[in-house]
Amino acid sequence: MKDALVPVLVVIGLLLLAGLTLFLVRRPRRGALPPTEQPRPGIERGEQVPPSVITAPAPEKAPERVTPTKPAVPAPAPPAAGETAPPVEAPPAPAAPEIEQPEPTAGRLVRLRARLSRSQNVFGKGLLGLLSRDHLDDDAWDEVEESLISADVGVQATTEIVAKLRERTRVLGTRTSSDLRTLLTEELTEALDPKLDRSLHTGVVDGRPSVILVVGVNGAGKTTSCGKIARVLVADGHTVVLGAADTFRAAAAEQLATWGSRVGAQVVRGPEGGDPAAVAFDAVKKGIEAGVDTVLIDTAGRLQNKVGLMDELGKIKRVVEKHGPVSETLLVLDATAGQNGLSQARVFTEVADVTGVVLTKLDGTAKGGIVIAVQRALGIPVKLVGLGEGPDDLAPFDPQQFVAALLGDE
Ligand SMILES: Nc1nc2c(ncn2[C@@H]2O[C@H](COP(=O)(O)OP(=O)(O)OP(=O)(O)O)[C@@H](O)[C@H]2O)c(=O)[nH]1
Repeated sequence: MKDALVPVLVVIGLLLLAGLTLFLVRRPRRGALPPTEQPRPGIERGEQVPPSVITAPAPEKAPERVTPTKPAVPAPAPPAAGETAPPVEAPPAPAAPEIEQPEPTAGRLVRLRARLSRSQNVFGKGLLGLLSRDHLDDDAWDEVEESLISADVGVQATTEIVAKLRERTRVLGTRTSSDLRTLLTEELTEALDPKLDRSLHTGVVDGRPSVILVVGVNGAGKTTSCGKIARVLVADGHTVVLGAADTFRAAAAEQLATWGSRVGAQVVRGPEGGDPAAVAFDAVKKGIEAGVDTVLIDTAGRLQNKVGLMDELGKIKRVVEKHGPVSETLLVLDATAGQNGLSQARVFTEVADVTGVVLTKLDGTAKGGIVIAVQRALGIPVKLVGLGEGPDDLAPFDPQQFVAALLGDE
């Protein structure tokens, strides 16, 4: 009887052991989470997916007692009920852009005078060298003339300048280098018509902000100049709203938004390809609401043909003038474009009432005389000059400072 009980007890013992093992293996550990169902391709969309395409769920953290063949991937899991969540580190909030306060613009041209080094070679070294020759015969004067024309001064202005220089050097007789510098300074300054009004028409007029339209051919540096003019205005104590009415080029609005954010100027933009006049209108509206003193509007002004340009700029002007008159239209010109730039410029002056010129890229040319040619050809003052790609490389134009910079140091 006793012998008969032994196998029965062994069987019962084995069954108990097996049961206990099963219980321990299947029991979830305290704190462990149920495995997260991984999305399987096709299944969520109710498609029939061949078994080979169904990806296996990602390996869950296995119970410690089960030795995994591969190291388990520790998945970040929310804590189980009752557990305190570890402090979550919030991503750092994007730092508010630092508002820059550019230096007032007085003396910028003097600070940037070295940027005219290429033109200085022609005017300072070249012309002064020619004029200091002992005998100024016809050949020497021809050379003076050629130098001025090659510096883009223009034929008419060159003829006048040379005629005056000839007369004055003859009267002067013997010439010291300082006499010659004075002579040349006076004649070049005179050719730049120092009496012209070069101030920007800014500030509140009849309770509304002034409106400045910025026009010009693509690539002349129009959008960049708009951004720099905003800085010039802020630097000199004005408050500005920018209108990105160049809806033709998406990047232009983006560019302007960046310029604006750096000096705390709001930028009004529209959808790409949208109506530029609508953006211009909204910009002025925003300027009135925000109580700023100047609204600066960048336009696309693409020069496909004169009629198209006239239509676009005309519409912008008409729509903006529902708020009040446009105070100023600035034409942006590339100094390196020479005579070709001048004929493009004429088209703009014919379709828009241009009141001032912004001459960019003077740092990139030896032909600083273009300033004289532009003013003469268009009859419009150069108000600002671009002397580099830096944000504050745009200077109010001053004929005396400019000529002094052209002639270089004594
Ligand atoms: N060296 C130099 N580069 C300048 C100056 N002004 C503008 N630029 C550069 O000229 C290039 C063209 O400038 P943009 O402002 O994009 O020209 P844009 O006329 O607005 O062109 P669109 O928006 O296509 O009409 C940029 O690389 C500017 O940095 C300047 O005074 N000197």
